Amino acid sequence: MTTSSALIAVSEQRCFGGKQLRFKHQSAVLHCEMQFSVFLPPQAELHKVPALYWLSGLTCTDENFSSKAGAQRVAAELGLALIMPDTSPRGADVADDPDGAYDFGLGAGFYVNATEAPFAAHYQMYDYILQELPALLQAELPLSAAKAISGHSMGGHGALVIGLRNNAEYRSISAFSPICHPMNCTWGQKALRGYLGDDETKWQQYDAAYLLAKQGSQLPILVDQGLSDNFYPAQLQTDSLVKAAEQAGVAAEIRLQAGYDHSYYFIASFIEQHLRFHARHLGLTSA
Ligand SMILES: N[C@@H](CCC(=O)N[C@@H](CS)C(=O)NCC(=O)O)C(=O)O
Repeated sequence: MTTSSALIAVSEQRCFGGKQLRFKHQSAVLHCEMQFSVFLPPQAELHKVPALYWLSGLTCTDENFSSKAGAQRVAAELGLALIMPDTSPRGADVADDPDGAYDFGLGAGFYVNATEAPFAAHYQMYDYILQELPALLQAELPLSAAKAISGHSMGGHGALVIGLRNNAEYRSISAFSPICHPMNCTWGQKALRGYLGDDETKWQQYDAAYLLAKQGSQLPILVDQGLSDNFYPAQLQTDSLVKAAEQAGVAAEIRLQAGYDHSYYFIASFIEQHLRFHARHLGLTSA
């Protein structure tokens, strides 16, 4: 892998005794300039801290989670860094949905390595999240190698797929309202066909329900799904993940939350439980 250039600081704010940061850098994997946000807890001034990677959903940037989820207070208490990448490559020369739709192209990278032209030139979000960003951040920021992964909707799909396929890289996986079975819903089918082509066997490597049923998981999994979510069940298909966990004999905790929708109000309501779940598995707190 080509080495990335160094980070350029974009903004810095004091937050719960730690730092809310934004950086840009030239991504060697995505071939474009990328921005991302980081929360460093106060403990990072004394020693290296583990990190939770948060993958956002359709239409988001690195700033939706940092400004809406309210995760910093508990992350500061726990000594947990938050890494918030963007949701697609960016820039004038990056291909977008031909109709400018919100569910494909810019803001909708689906955390895959695209193989289809013209998207393959930039849309390599799987490698960006799994390899380039952690290598860069562990070299430049006070982060240990210990990582967990979480996300929302398209980002919940990304967190599950990347975590399931790379059990040795992470300590725990969680998701809010994840797209559990993208091979079987219109958001997922459009994205997987567009980025990977018509051969549906190539889609399986990016389908959490398929992967969980086939290989199980060594990692603990926590999922929250709101029952008043307008994308549930059609796009999200939480039941497919429940069935896959049963089939694989995996004790995933998959919770249906009455009255909650797809928004960041839902995420804000349960993010503390997700942070404490990850902190336990990262060894920051005892069970
Ligand atoms: N714009 C789309 C929905 C996009 C959407 O709900 N995006 C979610 C992730 S899938 C999100 O987090 N939006 C940004 C936000 O709420 O801050 C629509 O109108 O149906």
